[in-house]
Amino acid sequence: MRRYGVEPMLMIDANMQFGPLAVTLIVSWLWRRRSELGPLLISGLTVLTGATVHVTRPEWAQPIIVTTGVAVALVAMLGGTALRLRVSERVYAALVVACTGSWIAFASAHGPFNSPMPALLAAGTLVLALPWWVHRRRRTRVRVERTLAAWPEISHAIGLTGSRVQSAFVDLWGYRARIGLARGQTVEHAMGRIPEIESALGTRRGAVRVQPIPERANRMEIRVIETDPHADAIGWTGPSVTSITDPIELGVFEDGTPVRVSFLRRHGLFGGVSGSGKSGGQNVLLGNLTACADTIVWGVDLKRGMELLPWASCLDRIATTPREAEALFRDAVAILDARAETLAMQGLRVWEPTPDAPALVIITDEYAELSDEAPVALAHADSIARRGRAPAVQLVIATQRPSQKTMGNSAVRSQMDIRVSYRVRERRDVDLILGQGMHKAGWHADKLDAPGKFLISSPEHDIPRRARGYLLEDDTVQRAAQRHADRRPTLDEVSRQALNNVHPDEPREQPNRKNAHDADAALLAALDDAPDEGIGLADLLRATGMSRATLYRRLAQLEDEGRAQQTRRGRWRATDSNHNP
Ligand SMILES: Nc1ncnc2c1ncn2[C@@H]1O[C@H](COP(=O)(O)OP(=O)(O)OP(=O)(O)O)[C@@H](O)[C@H]1O
Repeated sequence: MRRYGVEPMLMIDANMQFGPLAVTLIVSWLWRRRSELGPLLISGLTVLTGATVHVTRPEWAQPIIVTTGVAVALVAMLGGTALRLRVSERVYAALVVACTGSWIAFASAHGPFNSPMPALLAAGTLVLALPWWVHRRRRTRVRVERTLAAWPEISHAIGLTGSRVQSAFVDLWGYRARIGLARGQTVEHAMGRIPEIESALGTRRGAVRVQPIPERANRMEIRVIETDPHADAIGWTGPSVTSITDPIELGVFEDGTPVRVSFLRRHGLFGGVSGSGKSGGQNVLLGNLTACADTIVWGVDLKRGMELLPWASCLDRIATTPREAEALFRDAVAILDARAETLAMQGLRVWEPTPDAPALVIITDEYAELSDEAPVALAHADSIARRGRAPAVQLVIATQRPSQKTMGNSAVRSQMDIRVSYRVRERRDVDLILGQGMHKAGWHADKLDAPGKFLISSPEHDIPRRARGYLLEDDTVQRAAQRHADRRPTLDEVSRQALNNVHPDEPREQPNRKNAHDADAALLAALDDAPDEGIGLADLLRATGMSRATLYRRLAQLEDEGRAQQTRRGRWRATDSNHNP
């Protein structure tokens, strides 16, 4: 972090004599080049110190060596935390201290101008100055310093006269400056002048972000993004959690820091236009939730399972028709009620998810479809949204535009604790997804310019910072689903009992049920007998009597084993070597 004062200004008087003028110009030039001249300055001070010690205290050579050793150790150990130096920078700083201290020690004993001291000094200065001169971060810092030195004029041009640069920090992706505003000035004013700020700072278009600093209304942060970490898709490298009690990593902010958000006992909303990356975001979430041994995931996908089917082997239950969706939400409410009752009886406030008592997360892709096709499901979802947090029965919904109508005039939207907005078409859609007044407060999701980019509002993220979600390619989804399928928990006794009470005549499918073997045999036979174009899922469900989730899980396993193949979406048959048309 660098503190910024007002740069000394060059005052030239028309009546100035040549001598003072020349001195002023030279001093000004030296001041502006102080960073580049740093090695020469250190070299000069080293000679001066060596000469002084040699004349006054030549016996100090040994203590100087010891002090140098201590200084080297301090730089190496504390340079990272105290000076925010990277490892390479710390090594460099320690080397400079070691060489300078050693030279002074020898010079004090042998004299700084006796051979080979001058030659050593010249060679050392050159060798150690080269990395300094070429160091990218230093050069950026100098450039930033010079740019920000012009802030008094810039602030005047953008109507923020009197505001001051308080500090600036250069990072991997650009730099950010904290600005102290003058009396009565607001961050909102600066947000409206971003194009002017970009022009004044000489950045590319779209490089400047203005962010409020929540705890101080008279401060703001200006971020200049010189290298965009979001320029390319960022591949997902695997789940960041094994428990829903840990924050899940959804992507990366513009400054390269990860977007971590806790989904524990919270509902989530993913909104944005078609193609903006909502399903991509859900995939990241699914990749993490299915890795959690204390979380059961149910899926609702009325686009006939297109988005959630690849995860079928990890979903305890999946609804792809309005009727199934209504049943699923009704059952979730039954679980919620039973858990709430259990908590009350035990005098507990919240459900703590564990592998034996998992959280239940219901992920719904394109929620708006429910209002048209399954209105009863909406009423149940409304109940879950209002009461589901404490018993850990949670909703995560994706929708293009969460208007009152598409949300079924329910309280669902207002109950969402985590709001993720991908690109929207109109400003007012920002307020629909993120909340009233958010666009005015700087949450400009209408300016997001690539799929997967989002703004997130949640208890831990309350300022608008652009992020980009990780991208899961199809084969990554397949591998993750395969890896996580074996580690899925089952519903706890309280929830199972609740389901049995809802369906007294339909005992819930148990993993060890007696006819599982017959069902499997029926599945293999149906796949064997399937025509070349494959047999549809509805026929397979009828032929096997399996639940939809079990059927998907078995089909995924058979596909992995090379025994079954999908001829096109939703149609299956045995692979050629096993096929018996
Ligand atoms: N995080 C990401 N990084 C890079 N590209 C992405 C990312 N997320 C999505 N995309 C790209 O954008 C395309 C559309 O994304 P996605 O299907 O997630 O959008 P959507 O909002 O769910 O659309 P729809 O509402 O039509 O389902 C994807 O095929 C993918 O190529």
